[in-house]
Amino acid sequence: MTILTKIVEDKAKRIPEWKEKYEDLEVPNVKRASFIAAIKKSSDLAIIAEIKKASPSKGVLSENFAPLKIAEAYEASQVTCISVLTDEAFFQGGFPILDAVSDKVATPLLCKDFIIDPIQIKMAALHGASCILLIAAILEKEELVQLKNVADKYGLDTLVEIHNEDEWEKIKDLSFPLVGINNRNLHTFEVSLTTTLELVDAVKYSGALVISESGIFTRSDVELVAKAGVDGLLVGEAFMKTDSVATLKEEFSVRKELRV
Ligand SMILES: O=P(O)(O)OC[C@@H](O)[C@@H](O)c1c[nH]c2ccccc12
Repeated sequence: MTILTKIVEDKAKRIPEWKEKYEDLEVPNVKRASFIAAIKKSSDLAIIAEIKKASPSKGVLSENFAPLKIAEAYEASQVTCISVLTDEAFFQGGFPILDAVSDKVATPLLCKDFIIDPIQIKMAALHGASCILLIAAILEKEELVQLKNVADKYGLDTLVEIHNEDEWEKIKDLSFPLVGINNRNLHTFEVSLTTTLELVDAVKYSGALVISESGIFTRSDVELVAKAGVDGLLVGEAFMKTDSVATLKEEFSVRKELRV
């Protein structure tokens, strides 16, 4: 059994409890900061900076984890969007963190979780997200369509994540406007930026915006994926471990013209 299977199994166990808690709540019709619009509008390659206390591959990344301080530093450094881990069991995140961050900053927020049921999308909407993540590796094509429709209903954008050619084949005719290429294999934790280089052309050709996710640590990593043509980066660990968010944000900033 891989870690991804374990995470999804754990998620499935929690769904009934969440349904009971959230099913009768109404999602208020609030105006959300648009995640996709922010990525399009940015004159630099978009930087999605992540708030992640721990991960199954790396353990605890931040001993004195202070999510609101991190969120404020991200906003002050003008990152394009912020990703908030809401998985508790494996990433030590949570919906209360998303909620508190959304009260604090106006930057559009991604609810970073392993979504397998519409109730989780409702929770994302109730806790201030602008965008949800759908992971092609854990969802059937029909489920991806259904969950995307639920996100649309709540006015949330969707970032759909792929890691290989098969997953791209699964989603390519579904017209997702925002596609993440995860450089990390969620079954083995192996990370390689080559994943982005291999998939970026096909995804771009479809007209989708492309985000390179995971394993980006240096300016040369950024330039490698930038030159390959991505529209943005999703960076977790490097930001969680830096002494200066502002300096790292500067170091990772590149003009969109650098893309081919
Ligand atoms: O910390 P990194 O290597 O910069 O990675 C960030 C982000 O891409 C990673 O956290 C991630 C990508 N896809 C996910 C799906 C679920 C949980 C986490 C993730």
